[in-house]
Amino acid sequence: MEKSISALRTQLRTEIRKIRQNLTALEQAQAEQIVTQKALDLIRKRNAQHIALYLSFDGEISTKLLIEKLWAMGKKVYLPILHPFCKGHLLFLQYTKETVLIPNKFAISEPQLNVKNILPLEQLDIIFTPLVAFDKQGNRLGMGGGFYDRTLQDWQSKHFIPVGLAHQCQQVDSLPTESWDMPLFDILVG
Ligand SMILES: Nc1nc2c(c(=O)[nH]1)N(C=O)[C@@H](CNc1ccc(C(=O)N[C@@H](CCC(=O)O)C(=O)O)cc1)CN2
Ligand SMILES: Nc1ncnc2c1ncn2[C@@H]1O[C@H](COP(=O)(O)OP(=O)(O)OP(=O)(O)O)[C@@H](O)[C@H]1O
Repeated sequence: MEKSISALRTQLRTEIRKIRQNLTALEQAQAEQIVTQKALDLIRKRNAQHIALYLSFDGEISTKLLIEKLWAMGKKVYLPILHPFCKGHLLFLQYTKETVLIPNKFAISEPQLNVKNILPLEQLDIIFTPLVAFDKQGNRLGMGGGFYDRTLQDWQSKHFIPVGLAHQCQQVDSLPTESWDMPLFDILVG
């Protein structure tokens, strides 16, 4: 019998996560340089001020350099936190040099919840998303929690654009998609 879409997605996640974790420090650093430049070009072109990023883990392309540059440019940076009671949803909180970070249940650092620091989704200009795999059509496969799927639902009718950041090794010919998957505006590859 053919494998279900869900089983194919799980298998692909496991395979690509392993490849991504095995990238060398040099490969990681080179990819970060390239993606940072591409992201800065896009931010300039769209005159974006409010930019959502993420703190990398599991071999994800690092966002450290980009965040430092955005701070230096006076741009506002936001990070996702797991919603405290709305399961499967994210909130975006401002991230500054002073922000206290605490590990969430996946051991990913996130800003401590403080309602004063929440930015409504409508006020973000660009949401840079992590991803596990992507294809040429702009489809995105994430870690499997559906967090970004929910956040990006119907993004075409909203102000922000979702842009994936990825290593070349995360590209596949064609992702097995589900009805709720939202193709991204663009994917910057390092
Ligand atoms: N850097 C980063 N931050 C992010 C995401 C991401 O993909 N990358 N997310 C994007 O959505 C959200 C977190 N989603 C995640 C979903 C699953 C696992 C994970 O490690 N799952 C384990 C099982 C963990 C468990 O249940 O204990 C696994 O699959 O091995 C991690 C993060 C929000 N923040
Ligand atoms: N827009 C949505 N509304 C309700 N449920 C959703 C939505 N999107 C995804 N889900 C649910 O979330 C679960 C995980 O989805 P999926 O496997 O596509 O996650 P993912 O894209 O890999 O993860 P993430 O977006 O967190 O990186 C699915 O079982 C699905 O039922």
